[in-house]
Amino acid sequence: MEISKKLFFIGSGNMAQAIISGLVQSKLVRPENIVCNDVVKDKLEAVAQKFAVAIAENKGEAIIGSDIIFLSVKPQNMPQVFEEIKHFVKKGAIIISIAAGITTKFIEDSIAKEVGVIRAMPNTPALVLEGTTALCKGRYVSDEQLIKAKTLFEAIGKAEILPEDKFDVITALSGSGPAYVFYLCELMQKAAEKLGLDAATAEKFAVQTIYGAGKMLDITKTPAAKLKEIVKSPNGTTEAALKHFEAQKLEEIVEKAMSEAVRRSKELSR
Ligand SMILES: NC(=O)C1=CN([C@@H]2O[C@H](COP(=O)(O)OP(=O)(O)OC[C@H]3O[C@@H](n4cnc5c(N)ncnc54)[C@H](OP(=O)(O)O)[C@@H]3O)[C@@H](O)[C@H]2O)C=CC1
Ligand SMILES: O=C(O)[C@@H]1CCC=N1
Repeated sequence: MEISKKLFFIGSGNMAQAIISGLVQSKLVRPENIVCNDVVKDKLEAVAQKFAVAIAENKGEAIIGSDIIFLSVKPQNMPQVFEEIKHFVKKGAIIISIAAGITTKFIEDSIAKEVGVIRAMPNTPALVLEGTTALCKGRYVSDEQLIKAKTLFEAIGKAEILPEDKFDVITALSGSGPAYVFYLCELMQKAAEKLGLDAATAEKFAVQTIYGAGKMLDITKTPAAKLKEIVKSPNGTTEAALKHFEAQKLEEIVEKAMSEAVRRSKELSR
């Protein structure tokens, strides 16, 4: 399936590029129907080279020709973007914001028009069509429009509609989550190197282990706790390692880390 809607990305950084790459690979959107804007000119040129998308330095002109406006700048830059675009955005326009913490109400109030605001929390695995996205809608979006937006994110992974008051937790879980897994991978590699493996072997085995474990979770639909037990032989090597994690209270560390992410999401919230 292909859609002919024109998408305009304001902010063409890491997350926007993951979404664009996913959409182009999935063939849902043709690159010529995507326009990118960014304050960093080099980044804009690199994006155009990489994905064969169009670029626009003038936000106003690009908004006029687009069906969906993606807001993909950092939360701190959102108020400036509202100032730049509010006179060009027409009543009834559709805006999809992926910014952590920024509420649909804040966007509606800042644009000061009846604009359709969809808030999404995607994650970077969208780059390989394995993203996880939560979506919710503002006051001026119909259920049908929200479902259409969901289709866009389903082309780059899994997507689900959730209440907006769950977005801080979702941001801490799936938005930031890939970084926790990459961190674990990095630590496993480092430990294996210290224990005697060369860097290339440590990387290859750590990466395939995390990929295989993720695929097992997905395919077997067996809870993580059960899969963990299957690896753990009585009085074996896994038990020895897991006992150390438990003694060091890894559960509390993870809970505290994720509550720090929730706290920051609320702090960014407007
Ligand atoms: N990275 C991730 O994994 C995820 C990110 N998000 C959300 O996505 C958004 C973008 O994050 P990310 O892609 O990581 O950030 P990046 O910094 O990689 O990209 C944002 C880009 O927007 C540019 N920018 C700043 N102000 C403007 C402006 N007024 N007009 C146009 N472009 C502007 C930035 O330039 P400069 O660097 O000079 O400021 C930067 O190039 C954030 O709100 C974040 O919360 C959501 C889910 C996951
Ligand atoms: O770190 C952040 O603030 C953004 C939101 C979720 C992932 N990256």
